[in-house]
Amino acid sequence: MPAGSILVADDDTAIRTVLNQALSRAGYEVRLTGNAATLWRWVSQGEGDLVITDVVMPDENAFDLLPRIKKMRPNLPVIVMSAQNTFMTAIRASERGAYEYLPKPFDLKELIAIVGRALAEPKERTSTPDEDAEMEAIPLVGRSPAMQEIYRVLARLMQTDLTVMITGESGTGKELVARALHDYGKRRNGPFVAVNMAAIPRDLIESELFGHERGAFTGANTRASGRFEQAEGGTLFLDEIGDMPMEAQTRLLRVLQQGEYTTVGGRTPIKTDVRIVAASNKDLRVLIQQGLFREDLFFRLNVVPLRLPPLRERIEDLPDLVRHFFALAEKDGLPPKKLDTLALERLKQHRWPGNVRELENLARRLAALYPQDVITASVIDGELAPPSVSPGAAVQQGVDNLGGAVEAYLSSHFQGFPNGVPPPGLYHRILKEIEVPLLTAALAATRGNQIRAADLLGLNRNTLRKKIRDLDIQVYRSGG
Ligand SMILES: Nc1ncnc2c1ncn2[C@@H]1O[C@H](COP(=O)(O)OP(=O)(O)OP(=O)(O)O)[C@@H](O)[C@H]1O
Repeated sequence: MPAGSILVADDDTAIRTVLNQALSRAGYEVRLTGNAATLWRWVSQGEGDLVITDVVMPDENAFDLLPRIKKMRPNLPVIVMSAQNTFMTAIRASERGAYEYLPKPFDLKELIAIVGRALAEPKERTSTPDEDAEMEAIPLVGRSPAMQEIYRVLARLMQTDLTVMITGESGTGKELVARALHDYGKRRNGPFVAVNMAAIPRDLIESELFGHERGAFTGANTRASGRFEQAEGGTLFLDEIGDMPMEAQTRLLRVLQQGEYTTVGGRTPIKTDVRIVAASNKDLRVLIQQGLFREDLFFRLNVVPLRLPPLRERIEDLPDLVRHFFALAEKDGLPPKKLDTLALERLKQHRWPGNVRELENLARRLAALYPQDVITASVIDGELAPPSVSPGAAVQQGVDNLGGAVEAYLSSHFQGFPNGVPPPGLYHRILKEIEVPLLTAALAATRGNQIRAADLLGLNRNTLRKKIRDLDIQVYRSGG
């Protein structure tokens, strides 16, 4: 007896053949069609235990058909395959009630496993496809396999309230993903509140999160609400969670365990209904080993781990991302720009330590500073790799002050370009050349303590934090 009957709709004969073989071999009875009308006829006649369908078919788009299928047979699992591997395809599939979304090309073994799982599950899924939900601009760009896997996980998470832990280097899009989880999830009508643990003085974190009563500590002249209260009914994004002090961690753990908290200085427990999304660019397991992060809290937060790959691991997304950022710049009134083939190749060679943020900043600089419509490799070379100030060279030339070193550097820098003129944008490039080693030295001298580094530099702490982000400076904290 067949394990179940499967309806397959795809206008590509080769795919139908492959699916037919694989599913029949796995013991299923298979019916094949190349159009949506036949699929709909079978479904409405009550045939099939599961549907596998492509999105684009000659007569109708599966996303238009899905809500009808779900209305007529809410418990019929539908697996959607698509070659348009974008975030919105994954989300749309999930919103329209698909059981699972598979970007093409897919692994047949995986498909068979999903079919088995779908047929084995109890049939009480009721989805609420939001038929007229208008899609805004795509928030997440990239079609690399790594990003597609992320979209699939996100799509599955949309209808849940599970705690998500996003890890990834700085600038990989952690906050953007947290926002997407909120904006397309079931809490989208509630507030999205983001708190960056690294940006709040450590002794104020608890009151920032949980609020405080009047007189709870010196300076607490009035009662103040905390971020938990502000995020009620919505999502609380705890960014750079690794920077949370121990006492605050203990308090947060209690909230996650008990679903209630007390304000600083308060006694009455307050119930909370907040979805937590946490993020870290540090390896929390290392912090746990160093005794800086509670392991029990880690397990509470790490319910669904999501690792965002660095840009260099998905460099095939670069052209899409550049186009996206040029389009955003254009929307802001900057002139349209394109890259020529060689320029694109140069960008692909770069290591992108600041990830997508670094690329975004570069695209904006290119749009703002260069008059030509088509950006060439020489512009990119000038932007990405200005020869760095070499103290050795300066000393060799008998220069022992910074001004002299910069002067010597500039003279050889200018000579390195045709006609002795470097590409535009020189001012910011040179300042960046100086700012990066200056801030790095200050951070190294204070062992990564941003508060002390800001004092050392005579900068406002928030200014320093902003510069660290904008200049993509890696901060390594070592104790203290
Ligand atoms: N896949 C993507 N598609 C489009 N834009 C992206 C993508 N990933 C990141 N960005 C953009 O790059 C910038 C950095 O992203 P984001 O702030 O989310 O990174 P992050 O990982 O939270 O960084 P940090 O750890 O430094 O806080 C943002 O402007 C964001 O919009």
